Amino acid sequence: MLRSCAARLRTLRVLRRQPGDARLPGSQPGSGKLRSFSFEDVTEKDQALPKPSWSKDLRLLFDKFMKKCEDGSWKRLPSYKTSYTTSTIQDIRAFFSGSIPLKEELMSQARLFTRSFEDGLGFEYVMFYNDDEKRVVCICQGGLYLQGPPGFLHGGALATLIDITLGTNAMVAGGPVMTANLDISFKRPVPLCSVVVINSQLDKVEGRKFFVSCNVRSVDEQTLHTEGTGLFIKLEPGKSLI
Ligand SMILES: CCCCCCCCCCCCCC(=O)SCCNC(=O)CCNC(=O)[C@H](O)C(C)(C)COP(=O)(O)OP(=O)(O)OC[C@H]1O[C@@H](n2cnc3c(N)ncnc32)[C@H](O)[C@@H]1OP(=O)(O)O
Repeated sequence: MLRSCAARLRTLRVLRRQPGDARLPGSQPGSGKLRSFSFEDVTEKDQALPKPSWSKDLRLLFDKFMKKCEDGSWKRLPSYKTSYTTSTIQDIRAFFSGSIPLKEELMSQARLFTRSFEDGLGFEYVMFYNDDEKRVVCICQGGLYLQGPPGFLHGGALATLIDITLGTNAMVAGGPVMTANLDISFKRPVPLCSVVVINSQLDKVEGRKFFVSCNVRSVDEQTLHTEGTGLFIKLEPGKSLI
């Protein structure tokens, strides 16, 4: 508990900045502009690995799932700040090539929404995939900048985590997909900075339609926070999105 509080306090250093100091992560102090990142420090760094901002619960769950990976039944999915850095994701990007509405110089600054916050203040998460069971589990911790009701995680932040978990499940099974529909039942609020487990299951595939469902539980599994279902449509190569 003390360790995780200390980690949270470390993340709070940004809260002490004066308004004029506020800047985007990775920007030059005082310049107000994004610096160009080196490929190494931002683009290629796997974000789904333990960091000082992780709570003890998140580390323990991470260790538990890494153990499950030892016999090959589960795999940890790496994750990056941009959405198209690994060769797999570059393949995905190819699907979008005719549809990307941004110029290349802006695209190079684009960041995956869920990886855009400073460590510990936004979304901290890791996903694990079990191919035989068609399951993706996301262990996640919503930070201080994701507040909705006082002291609780914003419902939209949780919906985002559900979307990426269900979307990843569909994508690992079928390749590039887009979310067509999400249906979420919020049952119990999630305390800010707490860790929850999103357990998702690929229920059905009908042609290009991937139906995925999930529940969101507390670490001790005693609290059912949320249930959700999603429909993901596999993209057709060469078919423009816009
Ligand atoms: C994203 C990848 C980046 C990687 C990053 C890593 C993170 C990974 C996680 C990513 C997570 C982040 C994810 C995000 O943030 S994705 C961003 C949010 N989503 C969107 O913006 C999607 C907008 N919609 C579309 O672009 C199109 O409508 C899509 C592509 C979805 C389908 O248009 P397309 O022209 O291709 O297909 P179609 O119209 O021929 O329809 C095909 C079939 O599907 C059925 N249908 C369609 N829509 C619906 C609906 N709403 N409810 C029920 N059914 C629906 C339709 O009836 C038909 O059925 P049938 O007649 O065949 O039976």
